[in-house]
Amino acid sequence: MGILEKIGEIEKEIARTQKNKATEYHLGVLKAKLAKYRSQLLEPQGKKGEKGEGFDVMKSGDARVALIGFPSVGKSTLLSTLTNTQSVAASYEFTTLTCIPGVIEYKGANIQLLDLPGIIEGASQGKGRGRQVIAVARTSDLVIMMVDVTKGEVQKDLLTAELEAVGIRLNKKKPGIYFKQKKAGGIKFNATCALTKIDEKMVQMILHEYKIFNAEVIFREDCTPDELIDVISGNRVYIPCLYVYNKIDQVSIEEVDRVAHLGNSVVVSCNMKLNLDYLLERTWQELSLLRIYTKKPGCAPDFSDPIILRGGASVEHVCHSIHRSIVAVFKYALVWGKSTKFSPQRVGIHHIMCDEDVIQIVTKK
Ligand SMILES: Nc1nc2c(ncn2[C@@H]2O[C@H](COP(=O)(O)OP(=O)(O)OP(=O)(O)O)[C@@H](O)[C@H]2O)c(=O)[nH]1
Ligand SMILES: [K+]
Ligand SMILES: [Mg+2]
Repeated sequence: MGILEKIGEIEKEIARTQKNKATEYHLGVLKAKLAKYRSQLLEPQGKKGEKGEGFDVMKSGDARVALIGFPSVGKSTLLSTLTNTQSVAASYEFTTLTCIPGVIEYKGANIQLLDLPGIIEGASQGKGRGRQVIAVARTSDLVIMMVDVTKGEVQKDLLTAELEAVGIRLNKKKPGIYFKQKKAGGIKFNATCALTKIDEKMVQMILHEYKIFNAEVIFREDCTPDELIDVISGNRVYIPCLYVYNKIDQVSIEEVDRVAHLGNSVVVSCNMKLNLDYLLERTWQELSLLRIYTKKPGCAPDFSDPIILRGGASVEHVCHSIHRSIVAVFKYALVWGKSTKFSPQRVGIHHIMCDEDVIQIVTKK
């Protein structure tokens, strides 16, 4: 039996197994098996050219956004509208066959936007160019999942399932489970909170499915068996996702209003350039980028050319992006802005910055 058939068999067995107390261990083991086979599917096949030409686009700029969607939802139209790059758009499906990068310039940041071929159900198992597209999605800082508003939410659910199947978790945070494999000592299990979805026995069974007999496992949250499997598998990526409903020029205002109120959704019309400013603003927010303005002593801050950093960046990150050598001679910094109680405030190298902070770095002589 090939891996695909094995996956199919297990999926069927999970579907026909009733969920209750008596079957929950069995289901946990089945899910672990499924995760194992799926990860085998993702391993490189060894054949040259498998990756697909044109998909290895260099990362550039301050962040990377991947456009994922069914064929002909308007991905290329969006890229051509928001960037200086033209990507052919047409009414037939699979117009785009490779990865086309463009650059969005927004608030002083360069955001790389990747137009990709449309993907279809079964993409995660290698249908169409699904696997290459998904590999690119894994490397992105944000997924824009584009849906044709006239086709309904089924597109969104199908695509989310395809990405889930290959370990991409959208709008989810890493499970609070500490897991470390050991050489000996058996399985040490602990929980710092009450567990309602899993117990020690199931943890053992899932670990055994992975042939892990020595490990330390600490649950810090009330996690599920699926989340434990994610942590053991280790190759999961957690990426924010915006659901962009395109072609709102084709539906009623009531429908537009309904869709606009769904979670993480943005409604647009690429053809008619409707609401694209809001899409850019939401993209910026999801990427949680920071603009840091530098200031020299006795001079006004330089508001023309911000340093762009990731949310959570510290003074140390600021130093590095100015010059590698600065950290060695860093004495303290003066910061004006939202990250401080008063302005300016004298801070150390580990101080966490906020968007639009102004910084002056003082070095040892
Ligand atoms: N009515 C309407 N049509 C649109 C809109 N945006 C794009 N289209 C049309 O939808 C069709 C497909 O657009 P593309 O940009 O090629 O779609 P795609 O998602 O890149 O398609 P593939 O590359 O084939 O996956 C074209 O005929 C576009 O003109 C929109 O906002 N409204
Ligand atoms: K198309
Ligand atoms: Mg296209």
